[in-house]
Amino acid sequence: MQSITIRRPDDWHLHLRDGAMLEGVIADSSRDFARAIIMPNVVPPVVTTVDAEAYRGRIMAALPKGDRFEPLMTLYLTEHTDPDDVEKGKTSGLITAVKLYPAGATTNSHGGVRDIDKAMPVLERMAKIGLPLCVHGEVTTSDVDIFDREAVFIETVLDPLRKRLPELKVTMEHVTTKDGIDYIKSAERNLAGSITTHHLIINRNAILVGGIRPHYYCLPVAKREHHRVALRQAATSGDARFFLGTDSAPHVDPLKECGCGCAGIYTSINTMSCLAHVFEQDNALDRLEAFASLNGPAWYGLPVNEERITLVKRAEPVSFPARIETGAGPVTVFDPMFPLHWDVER
Ligand SMILES: NC(=O)N[C@@H](CC(=O)O)C(=O)O
Ligand SMILES: [Zn+2]
Ligand SMILES: [Zn+2]
Repeated sequence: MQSITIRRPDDWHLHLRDGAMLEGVIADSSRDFARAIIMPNVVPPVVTTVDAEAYRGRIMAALPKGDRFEPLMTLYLTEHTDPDDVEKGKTSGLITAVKLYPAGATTNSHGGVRDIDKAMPVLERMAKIGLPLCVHGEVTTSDVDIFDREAVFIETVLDPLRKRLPELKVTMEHVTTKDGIDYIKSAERNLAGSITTHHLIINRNAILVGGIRPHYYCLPVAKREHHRVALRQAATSGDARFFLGTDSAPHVDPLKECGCGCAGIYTSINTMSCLAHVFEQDNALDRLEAFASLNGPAWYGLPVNEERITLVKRAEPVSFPARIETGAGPVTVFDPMFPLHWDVER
Protein backbone atom coordinates (compact mmCIF):
# COMPACT_ATOMS: atom_id res chain seq x y z
CA MET A 1 0.00 0.00 0.00
CA GLN A 2 1.27 3.41 -0.93
CA SER A 3 1.11 6.20 1.61
CA ILE A 4 2.46 9.69 2.12
CA THR A 5 2.77 11.73 5.28
CA ILE A 6 2.81 15.51 5.04
CA ARG A 7 2.43 18.44 7.36
CA ARG A 8 -1.21 19.22 7.98
CA PRO A 9 -2.39 21.37 5.05
CA ASP A 10 -4.04 24.80 5.10
CA ASP A 11 -6.64 26.25 2.76
CA TRP A 12 -5.69 29.73 1.62
CA HIS A 13 -9.10 30.58 0.11
CA LEU A 14 -12.31 29.25 1.65
CA HIS A 15 -15.98 30.22 1.79
CA LEU A 16 -17.60 29.05 5.02
CA ARG A 17 -20.75 31.20 4.67
CA ASP A 18 -22.83 31.82 7.78
CA GLY A 19 -25.69 30.42 9.85
CA ALA A 20 -27.00 26.96 8.91
CA MET A 21 -24.65 26.65 5.92
CA LEU A 22 -21.61 27.42 8.08
CA GLU A 23 -22.73 24.78 10.54
CA GLY A 24 -23.22 22.28 7.72
CA VAL A 25 -19.84 22.73 6.02
CA ILE A 26 -17.25 23.64 8.62
CA ALA A 27 -16.46 20.05 9.67
CA ASP A 28 -15.41 19.24 6.10
CA SER A 29 -12.66 21.84 6.41
CA SER A 30 -11.61 21.31 10.01
CA ARG A 31 -11.21 17.57 9.38
CA ASP A 32 -8.26 17.97 7.01
CA PHE A 33 -7.06 21.57 7.33
CA ALA A 34 -5.39 23.38 10.21
CA ARG A 35 -6.13 26.91 9.02
CA ALA A 36 -8.01 28.66 6.27
CA ILE A 37 -8.26 32.15 4.91
CA ILE A 38 -11.92 32.93 5.29
CA MET A 39 -13.56 34.88 2.49
CA PRO A 40 -15.53 37.90 3.65
CA ASN A 41 -18.30 37.83 1.00
CA VAL A 42 -21.03 36.77 3.38
CA VAL A 43 -24.31 38.67 3.61
CA PRO A 44 -23.75 41.34 4.84
CA PRO A 45 -20.03 41.33 4.00
CA VAL A 46 -17.24 41.48 6.56
CA VAL A 47 -16.19 45.09 6.09
CA THR A 48 -14.79 46.21 9.44
CA THR A 49 -12.70 44.65 12.18
CA VAL A 50 -15.84 44.61 14.33
CA ASP A 51 -17.58 42.52 11.65
CA ALA A 52 -14.55 40.21 11.40
CA GLU A 53 -14.38 39.68 15.16
CA ALA A 54 -18.08 38.76 15.25
CA TYR A 55 -17.81 36.45 12.21
CA ARG A 56 -14.78 34.74 13.73
CA GLY A 57 -16.83 34.14 16.86
CA ARG A 58 -19.62 32.52 14.84
CA ILE A 59 -17.10 30.27 13.07
CA MET A 60 -15.51 29.17 16.35
CA ALA A 61 -18.96 28.47 17.79
CA ALA A 62 -19.84 26.27 14.79
CA LEU A 63 -16.59 24.28 14.97
CA PRO A 64 -17.07 20.65 16.05
CA LYS A 65 -15.91 20.07 19.63
CA GLY A 66 -12.31 18.92 19.75
CA ASP A 67 -11.38 20.11 16.24
CA ARG A 68 -8.45 22.48 16.07
CA PHE A 69 -8.96 24.90 13.22
CA GLU A 70 -7.88 28.48 12.90
CA PRO A 71 -9.92 30.82 10.74
CA LEU A 72 -7.69 33.52 9.29
CA MET A 73 -9.97 36.49 8.82
CA THR A 74 -10.09 38.90 5.91
CA LEU A 75 -11.81 42.22 5.30
CA TYR A 76 -13.92 42.96 2.24
CA LEU A 77 -12.40 46.05 0.65
CA THR A 78 -14.84 48.84 -0.21
CA GLU A 79 -14.32 52.38 -1.45
CA HIS A 80 -15.00 53.53 2.13
CA THR A 81 -12.71 51.16 4.05
CA ASP A 82 -10.90 53.02 6.82
CA PRO A 83 -7.10 52.54 6.72
CA ASP A 84 -6.89 52.94 10.51
CA ASP A 85 -9.40 50.14 11.06
CA VAL A 86 -7.42 47.88 8.71
CA GLU A 87 -4.20 48.66 10.54
CA LYS A 88 -5.88 47.97 13.87
CA GLY A 89 -6.99 44.56 12.57
CA LYS A 90 -3.49 43.67 11.45
CA THR A 91 -1.85 44.88 14.67
CA SER A 92 -4.23 42.93 16.89
CA GLY A 93 -3.59 39.77 14.85
CA LEU A 94 -7.24 39.44 13.82
CA ILE A 95 -6.80 40.20 10.11
CA THR A 96 -4.55 38.21 7.76
CA ALA A 97 -5.45 39.94 4.48
CA VAL A 98 -7.83 42.33 2.77
CA LYS A 99 -9.89 41.09 -0.17
CA LEU A 100 -10.47 43.02 -3.38
CA TYR A 101 -13.64 42.12 -5.24
CA PRO A 102 -14.12 44.19 -8.37
CA ALA A 103 -17.79 45.22 -8.05
CA GLY A 104 -20.03 42.67 -9.75
CA ALA A 105 -17.28 40.13 -10.45
CA THR A 106 -18.66 37.23 -8.41
CA THR A 107 -20.98 36.07 -5.60
CA ASN A 108 -21.88 38.97 -3.25
CA SER A 109 -19.44 41.37 -4.81
CA HIS A 110 -21.84 44.22 -5.57
CA GLY A 111 -20.42 46.18 -2.61
CA GLY A 112 -16.88 45.76 -3.96
CA VAL A 113 -14.57 48.27 -5.59
CA ARG A 114 -15.62 50.17 -8.71
CA ASP A 115 -12.86 52.75 -8.79
CA ILE A 116 -9.55 51.48 -7.45
CA ASP A 117 -8.33 55.07 -6.98
CA LYS A 118 -10.84 55.38 -4.15
CA ALA A 119 -9.19 52.46 -2.37
CA MET A 120 -5.64 53.83 -2.72
CA PRO A 121 -5.35 55.20 0.84
CA VAL A 122 -6.08 51.74 2.25
CA LEU A 123 -3.81 49.99 -0.26
CA GLU A 124 -0.99 52.41 0.56
CA ARG A 125 -1.41 51.71 4.24
CA MET A 126 -1.38 47.96 3.60
CA ALA A 127 1.84 48.28 1.60
CA LYS A 128 3.35 50.19 4.51
CA ILE A 129 2.36 47.71 7.21
CA GLY A 130 2.92 44.55 5.13
CA LEU A 131 -0.70 43.36 4.98
CA PRO A 132 -1.42 41.28 1.84
CA LEU A 133 -4.15 42.06 -0.65
CA CYS A 134 -6.08 39.04 -1.91
CA VAL A 135 -7.56 39.61 -5.33
CA HIS A 136 -10.44 38.21 -7.33
CA GLY A 137 -8.70 39.01 -10.60
CA GLU A 138 -11.38 39.59 -13.21
CA VAL A 139 -12.61 42.72 -14.92
CA THR A 140 -16.37 43.10 -15.08
CA THR A 141 -17.06 45.30 -18.07
CA SER A 142 -19.60 43.76 -20.42
CA ASP A 143 -17.40 44.25 -23.49
CA VAL A 144 -14.79 41.81 -22.18
CA ASP A 145 -15.44 38.13 -22.91
CA ILE A 146 -15.81 36.08 -19.74
CA PHE A 147 -12.96 33.79 -20.79
CA ASP A 148 -10.63 36.80 -21.15
CA ARG A 149 -11.51 38.59 -17.94
CA GLU A 150 -8.56 37.35 -15.92
CA ALA A 151 -5.97 38.20 -18.56
CA VAL A 152 -7.48 41.65 -19.08
CA PHE A 153 -7.53 42.26 -15.32
CA ILE A 154 -3.82 41.52 -15.09
CA GLU A 155 -3.03 43.95 -17.87
CA THR A 156 -5.37 46.79 -16.98
CA VAL A 157 -5.70 46.62 -13.19
CA LEU A 158 -3.18 44.38 -11.45
CA ASP A 159 -0.01 45.30 -13.26
CA PRO A 160 -0.65 49.06 -13.05
CA LEU A 161 -1.49 48.68 -9.34
CA ARG A 162 1.70 46.75 -8.66
CA LYS A 163 3.76 49.33 -10.53
CA ARG A 164 2.13 52.08 -8.51
CA LEU A 165 2.62 50.25 -5.20
CA PRO A 166 5.53 47.82 -5.58
CA GLU A 167 5.64 47.23 -1.81
CA LEU A 168 2.09 45.86 -1.74
CA LYS A 169 1.97 42.06 -1.32
CA VAL A 170 -0.67 40.67 -3.67
CA THR A 171 -2.16 37.19 -3.74
CA MET A 172 -3.75 36.49 -7.07
CA GLU A 173 -6.42 34.09 -5.97
CA HIS A 174 -7.86 31.15 -7.87
CA VAL A 175 -5.60 31.63 -10.90
CA THR A 176 -7.24 30.00 -13.93
CA THR A 177 -5.08 30.93 -16.91
CA LYS A 178 -1.60 30.44 -18.28
CA ASP A 179 -1.51 34.24 -18.46
CA GLY A 180 -1.95 34.37 -14.69
CA ILE A 181 0.70 31.72 -14.08
CA ASP A 182 3.18 33.47 -16.38
CA TYR A 183 2.49 36.82 -14.77
CA ILE A 184 3.14 35.45 -11.28
CA LYS A 185 6.31 33.74 -12.46
CA SER A 186 7.53 36.98 -14.01
CA ALA A 187 7.34 38.83 -10.71
CA GLU A 188 10.42 38.85 -8.56
CA ARG A 189 8.63 39.65 -5.33
CA ASN A 190 5.38 40.53 -3.63
CA LEU A 191 3.20 38.39 -5.89
CA ALA A 192 1.93 34.85 -5.37
CA GLY A 193 -1.03 32.82 -6.52
CA SER A 194 -3.48 30.35 -5.10
CA ILE A 195 -4.84 27.53 -7.23
CA THR A 196 -8.06 25.61 -6.60
CA THR A 197 -8.55 21.88 -6.57
CA HIS A 198 -11.12 21.91 -9.34
CA HIS A 199 -9.14 24.10 -11.75
CA LEU A 200 -6.38 21.48 -11.65
CA ILE A 201 -8.90 18.89 -12.80
CA ILE A 202 -11.52 20.37 -15.11
CA ASN A 203 -11.44 22.53 -18.17
CA ARG A 204 -14.42 24.32 -19.68
CA ASN A 205 -15.69 21.17 -21.38
CA ALA A 206 -16.82 19.95 -17.97
CA ILE A 207 -19.35 22.78 -17.83
CA LEU A 208 -20.66 22.67 -21.38
CA VAL A 209 -20.25 19.31 -23.13
CA GLY A 210 -23.33 17.10 -23.29
CA GLY A 211 -25.48 19.64 -21.48
CA ILE A 212 -25.03 22.49 -19.02
CA ARG A 213 -23.53 21.14 -15.82
CA PRO A 214 -24.04 23.75 -13.15
CA HIS A 215 -21.97 21.97 -10.51
CA TYR A 216 -18.85 22.64 -12.60
CA TYR A 217 -19.63 26.33 -12.89
CA CYS A 218 -17.54 28.66 -10.78
CA LEU A 219 -15.77 31.97 -11.13
CA PRO A 220 -13.35 32.56 -12.60
CA VAL A 221 -14.86 30.08 -15.03
CA ALA A 222 -12.70 27.09 -16.00
CA LYS A 223 -10.77 27.78 -19.22
CA ARG A 224 -9.29 25.80 -22.12
CA GLU A 225 -7.17 22.72 -21.59
CA HIS A 226 -3.82 24.44 -22.13
CA HIS A 227 -4.61 26.74 -19.22
CA ARG A 228 -5.39 23.77 -16.99
CA VAL A 229 -2.08 22.20 -17.99
CA ALA A 230 -0.25 25.41 -17.02
CA LEU A 231 -1.97 25.39 -13.62
CA ARG A 232 -1.00 21.75 -13.10
CA GLN A 233 2.62 22.46 -13.97
CA ALA A 234 2.76 25.42 -11.59
CA ALA A 235 1.09 23.57 -8.71
CA THR A 236 3.20 20.44 -9.03
CA SER A 237 6.48 22.27 -9.71
CA GLY A 238 7.20 23.07 -6.08
CA ASP A 239 7.56 26.77 -6.99
CA ALA A 240 6.97 28.57 -3.68
CA ARG A 241 4.80 31.23 -5.33
CA PHE A 242 1.94 28.76 -5.81
CA PHE A 243 -0.20 27.18 -3.11
CA LEU A 244 -3.59 25.67 -2.42
CA GLY A 245 -6.69 27.79 -2.05
CA THR A 246 -9.64 25.47 -2.57
CA ASP A 247 -12.19 28.23 -3.15
CA SER A 248 -14.68 25.68 -1.86
CA ALA A 249 -17.87 27.71 -2.30
CA PRO A 250 -21.08 26.01 -1.19
CA HIS A 251 -24.43 27.01 -2.66
CA VAL A 252 -27.55 24.96 -2.06
CA ASP A 253 -28.50 22.86 -5.09
CA PRO A 254 -31.71 24.78 -5.95
CA LEU A 255 -29.60 27.93 -6.38
CA LYS A 256 -27.24 26.14 -8.78
CA GLU A 257 -29.77 24.07 -10.69
CA CYS A 258 -31.93 26.86 -12.03
CA GLY A 259 -32.26 29.42 -14.81
CA CYS A 260 -29.48 31.61 -13.41
CA GLY A 261 -27.30 29.40 -11.26
CA CYS A 262 -24.77 30.63 -8.70
CA ALA A 263 -21.03 30.25 -9.24
CA GLY A 264 -19.14 28.00 -6.86
CA ILE A 265 -17.91 24.42 -6.44
CA TYR A 266 -17.85 22.54 -3.16
CA THR A 267 -14.54 20.71 -2.65
CA SER A 268 -13.66 20.91 1.05
CA ILE A 269 -14.66 17.32 1.67
CA ASN A 270 -12.55 15.62 -1.03
CA THR A 271 -9.80 18.10 -1.84
CA MET A 272 -6.94 16.15 -0.29
CA SER A 273 -7.98 12.95 -2.11
CA CYS A 274 -8.24 14.84 -5.39
CA LEU A 275 -4.87 16.52 -4.89
CA ALA A 276 -3.05 13.29 -4.07
CA HIS A 277 -4.50 11.83 -7.28
CA VAL A 278 -3.39 14.84 -9.34
CA PHE A 279 0.12 14.97 -7.88
CA GLU A 280 0.58 11.21 -8.28
CA GLN A 281 -0.55 11.44 -11.91
CA ASP A 282 2.11 14.09 -12.51
CA ASN A 283 4.82 12.14 -10.64
CA ALA A 284 4.94 14.88 -8.06
CA LEU A 285 3.64 13.34 -4.84
CA ASP A 286 6.83 14.53 -3.18
CA ARG A 287 5.77 18.12 -3.94
CA LEU A 288 2.23 17.87 -2.60
CA GLU A 289 3.42 19.06 0.80
CA ALA A 290 4.97 22.19 -0.69
CA PHE A 291 1.73 23.08 -2.45
CA ALA A 292 -0.69 22.25 0.35
CA SER A 293 1.30 22.81 3.53
CA LEU A 294 4.51 24.83 3.06
CA ASN A 295 4.26 27.53 0.39
CA GLY A 296 1.15 29.20 1.82
CA PRO A 297 2.48 29.77 5.33
CA ALA A 298 5.78 31.00 3.89
CA TRP A 299 3.95 33.59 1.79
CA TYR A 300 1.73 34.76 4.65
CA GLY A 301 4.65 34.78 7.12
CA LEU A 302 3.10 32.16 9.38
CA PRO A 303 4.68 29.06 10.90
CA VAL A 304 4.09 25.73 9.17
CA ASN A 305 1.85 23.27 11.02
CA GLU A 306 3.60 20.80 13.29
CA GLU A 307 0.89 18.16 12.98
CA ARG A 308 1.04 15.61 10.13
CA ILE A 309 -1.60 13.85 8.09
CA THR A 310 -1.17 10.59 6.22
CA LEU A 311 -2.76 9.87 2.87
CA VAL A 312 -3.08 6.23 1.91
CA LYS A 313 -3.88 4.80 -1.49
CA ARG A 314 -6.60 2.20 -1.11
CA ALA A 315 -7.25 -0.65 -3.53
CA GLU A 316 -10.96 0.17 -3.64
CA PRO A 317 -12.15 3.66 -4.54
CA VAL A 318 -12.91 5.91 -1.56
CA SER A 319 -16.51 7.01 -1.54
CA PHE A 320 -17.60 10.55 -0.87
CA PRO A 321 -21.24 11.58 -0.68
CA ALA A 322 -22.68 12.96 -3.91
CA ARG A 323 -24.12 15.76 -1.80
CA ILE A 324 -24.04 16.84 1.81
CA GLU A 325 -27.13 17.84 3.72
CA THR A 326 -26.92 21.16 5.54
CA GLY A 327 -29.53 23.05 7.54
CA ALA A 328 -29.68 25.43 4.57
CA GLY A 329 -30.31 22.61 2.06
CA PRO A 330 -28.34 20.04 0.02
CA VAL A 331 -24.95 20.94 -1.46
CA THR A 332 -23.53 18.85 -4.30
CA VAL A 333 -19.95 17.71 -3.80
CA PHE A 334 -17.37 18.17 -6.59
CA ASP A 335 -17.16 15.05 -8.74
CA PRO A 336 -13.69 14.83 -10.34
CA MET A 337 -15.07 12.29 -12.86
CA PHE A 338 -12.48 9.67 -11.96
CA PRO A 339 -12.39 7.28 -9.01
CA LEU A 340 -10.50 8.54 -5.97
CA HIS A 341 -8.25 6.02 -4.26
CA TRP A 342 -6.33 8.33 -1.95
CA ASP A 343 -7.79 8.71 1.50
CA VAL A 344 -6.80 10.77 4.51
CA GLU A 345 -6.11 8.33 7.31
CA ARG A 346 -8.22 9.08 10.38
N1 LIG B 1 -15.65 30.96 -6.82
C1 LIG B 1 -16.95 31.05 -7.02
O1 LIG B 1 -17.42 30.62 -8.08
N2 LIG B 1 -17.79 31.58 -6.12
C2 LIG B 1 -17.42 32.23 -4.87
C3 LIG B 1 -16.90 33.60 -5.07
C4 LIG B 1 -15.50 33.70 -5.61
O2 LIG B 1 -14.57 33.14 -5.05
O3 LIG B 1 -15.30 34.37 -6.62
C5 LIG B 1 -18.66 32.27 -3.96
O4 LIG B 1 -18.62 32.97 -2.95
O5 LIG B 1 -19.64 31.59 -4.26
ZN1 LIG C 1 -13.30 34.92 -6.42
ZN1 LIG D 1 -13.81 32.26 -3.63
